[in-house]
Amino acid sequence: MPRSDVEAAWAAVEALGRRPGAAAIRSLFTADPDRPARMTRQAGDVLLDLSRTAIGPEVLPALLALARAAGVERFRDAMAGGEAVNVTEGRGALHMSLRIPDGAPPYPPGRGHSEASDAGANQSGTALTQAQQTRARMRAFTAEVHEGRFLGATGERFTDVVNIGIGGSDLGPAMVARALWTPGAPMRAHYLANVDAHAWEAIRPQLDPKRTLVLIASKTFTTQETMTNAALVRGWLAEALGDGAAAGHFAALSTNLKGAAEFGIPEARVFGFSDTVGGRFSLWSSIGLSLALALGWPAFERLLAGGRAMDEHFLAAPLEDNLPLLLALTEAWHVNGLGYPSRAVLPYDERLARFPAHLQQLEMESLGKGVHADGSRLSRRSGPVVFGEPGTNAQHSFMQLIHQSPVPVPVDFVLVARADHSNPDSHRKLLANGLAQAEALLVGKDETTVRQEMAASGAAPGSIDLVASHRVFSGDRPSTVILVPRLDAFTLGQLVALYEHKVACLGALWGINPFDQWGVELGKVVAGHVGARLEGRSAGVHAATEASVAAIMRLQGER
Ligand SMILES: O=P(O)(O)OC[C@H]1O[C@](O)(CO)[C@@H](O)[C@@H]1O
Repeated sequence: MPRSDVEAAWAAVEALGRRPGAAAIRSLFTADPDRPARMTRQAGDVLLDLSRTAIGPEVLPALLALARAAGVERFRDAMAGGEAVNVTEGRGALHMSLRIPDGAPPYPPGRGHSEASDAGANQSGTALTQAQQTRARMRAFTAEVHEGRFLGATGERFTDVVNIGIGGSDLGPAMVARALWTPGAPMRAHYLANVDAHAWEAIRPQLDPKRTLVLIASKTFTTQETMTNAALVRGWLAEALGDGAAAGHFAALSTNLKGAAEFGIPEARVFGFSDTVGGRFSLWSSIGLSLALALGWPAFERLLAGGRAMDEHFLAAPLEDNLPLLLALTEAWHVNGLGYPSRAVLPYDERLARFPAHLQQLEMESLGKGVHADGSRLSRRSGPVVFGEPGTNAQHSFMQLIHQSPVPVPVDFVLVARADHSNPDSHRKLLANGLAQAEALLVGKDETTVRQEMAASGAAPGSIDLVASHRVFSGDRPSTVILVPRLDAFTLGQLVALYEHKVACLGALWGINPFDQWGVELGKVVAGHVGARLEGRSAGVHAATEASVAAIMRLQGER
C-alpha cells in the first residue's frame, strides 16, 4: 500500500478521535443494547470483550480500514512465511515455527512469489527443522532427568532447576512457571536474573548443590548479568562438589554454541534455537527447558499447542474477528486516536502475577521505538507505557490514579472463570472485584449523585461541600475484558501468543520493526565505562556520573 493511503487511513482515525464526545463509552451502550455481544469475539478458549471502549460504529470500520491500508495481513503472512520482517537485523521472526507440531509443514510463504518469499520459505524450513530437532533433544533430556538417568555428580537425582537468564531468557519462563507450577510437579524451578547478588543469595539457601541442575539461558551467551551469575553459581557448585564435577550440573540454552562450549558445557547439553527467534518471543524454544523440567513434558507441549491454536486463529480469522488485530487496533485507538499514553494489565489471578512483567518486555521492547522500519522519524506516538499487578492488589495500589487522574489509562482485565482451589467464596470475590473495577471505570459517579448519597447518609452540608468533588468519578474510562475458562498450559499458551501477535500487528500499523531492540545497547556500553570508573580507573564518564561515583566511593569508605 502506498504510504499516502496509510496516512489517509491514520488521518481518518485521528479525526474521529478529535470529534467532541469521541471518548464517550456509556452512550454507546444506550445507542446499542446489544453492544456487549456485538463487541465480543472468541478465539479458542479466549473471549475478548471490547464493549467497554469508545470504539463505536464509525470507529471500528475506520480502524479496520487502517489495518488494510497498513498491510497488516501482508506483514502477518510475511512473518509466518519466514521473510526478513526484522529488517534492521536482516532476518525473520520465526517464533511461530516453534509451535508447529512434529510432522506438520512450515507456514507457506507470504502471498505472491518473490525473492523475499522464496528466501523466507528457506529460512522457515530451516528454523522448523531446527526447532523440531531441538524439541526432541529437550524431551529426551527431560526424561533422562526425571527418570534418574542423568544424575548429579554424587549420583543424586536433580530436584531443583535454576534458570540463569535475564529479559526474554527469564521473564517468559518465570511467568509460566509461576502460573502453572503446583507442589506435585516433577521439579522446583528458580529464576536468577538480576546481577545484584542479593538475588542469588535469596535463592541459594533453598538449594542443595548435589541436587541442583543449572541452565544458562542466554540467546547471545554474552549478557553481563547472566554470565556474572553463571560464574557465581558455578563457584558455589565447585566449592561443594569440586570444579570438574560442577561442570556436570550445567546445560546451556543459546544460539551461541561456541560461547557455551567455552564455558565448558558439552555439546550434548547445549540446546540451541534459531536467531530468528527474538528473546521476548523465545519461551517456546529451548529457553523453555526449565518449564519442561519443572512442570513436565506434557505441560510444555500443551503450552506450545495453546500458542499454536492462537497462531491458527491469527492466520485464518477475518480481520473483524481477529483477536490479536482487534487488541492492536484498540491500542492504536487509545494511543493515537484518544492520546492515552499508557495501559495497565491486571490479571485477576494470583498465578498470573508475572504476566504484566512479561508483557512489559514483550510490548515495550518491541514497540517503544522512535523511527519507522525505514529509519524515518515516527510521525505519531508508538508503544504506550505498560504496567500492571494482579488484581485485587492493584486496587489498593495504583487504581486511584486510573479512576480519577485527568488522563485515562486503559486497562486489560484478564479474568479466569474457574479457580483450581477449593474456596469458591474467595474466587467469587476476586471476580466480583475485577468486574466491579471495569464497571466503575465505565459508569463513574457524578457530583449530584455523590451529594444526594452523602445527604441521605446524614452528612453535614459543610462536609458535603468539602469532599463532594473529590468523590466524583468521570466514568467513560476504557477497559477490555479478556476471559478464559480456566488457567492451564493450553489457555496460557493462547494468552501469551495473543499478545505476541498483537505486538506484530502494531508493528505493521505503526510501520516500525517490532523485532529489534537497539534502544538497550547504549546503556550496556556506558555500564562498561562506569564499571571501569568504579574500579578506580579513569573512564571518561559524564560529570554527573563522576559526582555520583564520588558519593558512592565516599559512602563505601565510611563503612
Ligand atoms: O538472552 P540474552 O542474549 O542473554 O539477552 C537477554 C535479553 O537482553 C536483551 O537483549 C535486552 O538487553 C533482551 O532483548 C533479551 O531478552
